[in-house]
Amino acid sequence: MSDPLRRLVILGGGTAGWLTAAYLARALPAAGGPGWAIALVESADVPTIGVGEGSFPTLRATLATLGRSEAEFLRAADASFKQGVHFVGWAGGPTPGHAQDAYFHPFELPVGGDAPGLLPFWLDSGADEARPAYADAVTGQAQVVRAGRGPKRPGDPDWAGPMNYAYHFDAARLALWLRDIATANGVAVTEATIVGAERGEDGGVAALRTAEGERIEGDIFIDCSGFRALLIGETLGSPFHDVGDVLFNDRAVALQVPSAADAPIAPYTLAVAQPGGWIWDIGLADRRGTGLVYSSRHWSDEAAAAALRAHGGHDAPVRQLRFRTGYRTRPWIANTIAVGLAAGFVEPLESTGIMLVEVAARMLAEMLSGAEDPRALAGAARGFNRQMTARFAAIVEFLKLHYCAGRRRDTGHWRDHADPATWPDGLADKLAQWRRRLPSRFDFTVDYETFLPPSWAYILHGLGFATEAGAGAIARDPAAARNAIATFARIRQAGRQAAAALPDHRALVMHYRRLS
Ligand SMILES: Cc1cc2nc3c(=O)[nH]c(=O)nc-3n(C[C@H](O)[C@H](O)[C@H](O)COP(=O)(O)OP(=O)(O)OC[C@H]3O[C@@H](n4cnc5c(N)ncnc54)[C@H](O)[C@@H]3O)c2cc1C
Repeated sequence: MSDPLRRLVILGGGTAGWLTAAYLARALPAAGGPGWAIALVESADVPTIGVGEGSFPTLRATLATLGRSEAEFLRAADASFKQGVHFVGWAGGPTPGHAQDAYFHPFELPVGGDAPGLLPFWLDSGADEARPAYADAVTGQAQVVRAGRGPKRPGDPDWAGPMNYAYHFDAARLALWLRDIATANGVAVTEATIVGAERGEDGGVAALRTAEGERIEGDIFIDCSGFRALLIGETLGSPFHDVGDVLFNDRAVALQVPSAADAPIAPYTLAVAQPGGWIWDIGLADRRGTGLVYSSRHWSDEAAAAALRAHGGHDAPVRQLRFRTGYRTRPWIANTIAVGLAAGFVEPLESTGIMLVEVAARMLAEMLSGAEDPRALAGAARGFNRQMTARFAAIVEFLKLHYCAGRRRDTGHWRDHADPATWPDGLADKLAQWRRRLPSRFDFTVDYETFLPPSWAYILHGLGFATEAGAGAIARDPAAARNAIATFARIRQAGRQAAAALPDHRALVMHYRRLS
């Protein structure tokens, strides 16, 4: 008699492996279908990547499904709150509303949602220096982060607050917390180093082979083995679509910088442009996680390490990481699915790595629950592959936008980014049109987008993208213009009130730390 439980084996105990395990252990039983026995294989001899400390607002909804409190998560992962990304030095000169080269990409949508609404009137409202920054004009969140405030009050419900938010955290501690949840929900852990895999008759994987000569069989395998991609790449040969000719950065150095117990914690990720890359700076309660992502074609390891140390004011040895930018065109082959770095990687400019793990876990929870029949399994694989590759391609365009919608051209790195020959066709098509007209929903296949039109507008107009769109909007529709002006005033006022009512970010983080 066949075993009624289907065996799902996850290879890899990094953030991808443990998040997928914790999510599926709760979501698969809830989705119905066959029962699942989930096992995760991890090896103390193969380190995790150990970075990946900024997240996307979707993480709140994902963590909320795990059945633990937000306070427990914040304490366990040493987390703080993130309300967007503050970019410095990307535009090549002063940006609209600023005397310096700086702009903010908030997580809050513009007031009025994602319709262009206020944008034409902002564009038509005078010279760059005479109007507030676009993000300041359309949401109060920029005022909240400038005041150093958190996105919620201590009494607000878990996973929600007046401002949209994500988190910063300690990657190793997050993985341990997720491990605890997964094992409490029945995930079995095997400590073993995998040296190879046996192919199955269906063209997928039949079993993993351990260094001790044991076999680990499964019905479904999830490859979370990191950049090595032991199953999807080495065993099954899924093609890797390299986009290093679009996004040049292929290395990073990382450095943790201790913080004083009373130092303010920035409620956003800081992204500071450099001659050959950019620095991330993430604030936690006891330290800042900093790193510099750069292109080895344009900058030396020594220059990158020196720039990072100078930024942090900290002279410790840096950690070096190398990566290939791109993604598997078939992340799901037969019974084997890649999640996390095994599926692909693009530079962490907008924290999309863990978000894509969340997306994959959500899709798997639904697709696997109906996939006992081989025809359904093959259909699920095609759907998953279509979705994930389209998502990666859309993210590549959005990240490239950060480099080419501004005017920075001072080094080879920035000049090469500005060269239209390095732009994906879809992005070149969009920018050509947006120099004349406003972005529209029809420019996007919204189901595949991580970043909806408002995010594109925050980057474009944060950078001071040169466009004729919006010209004459006020004269064409004076009544709508008066409404827009009144709305801008209300947003400013609401932002001031929110900044006054919300708690200091460090005080909020420490409040949650004290809760058990
Ligand atoms: C420089 C950099 C910065 C980043 N910043 C961000 C960010 O800010 N936000 C974000 O969302 N993402 C970020 N990412 C991406 C993020 O780190 C990853 O998406 C996330 O950590 C998931 O990694 P992973 O679990 O796929 O891989 P890993 O952490 O590499 O884990 C791989 C696991 O597989 C196991 N394994 C491998 N081979 C074997 C074997 N042979 N036998 C047994 N076990 C094995 C390892 O032991 C490990 O447990 C960043 C990545 C880089 C490179």
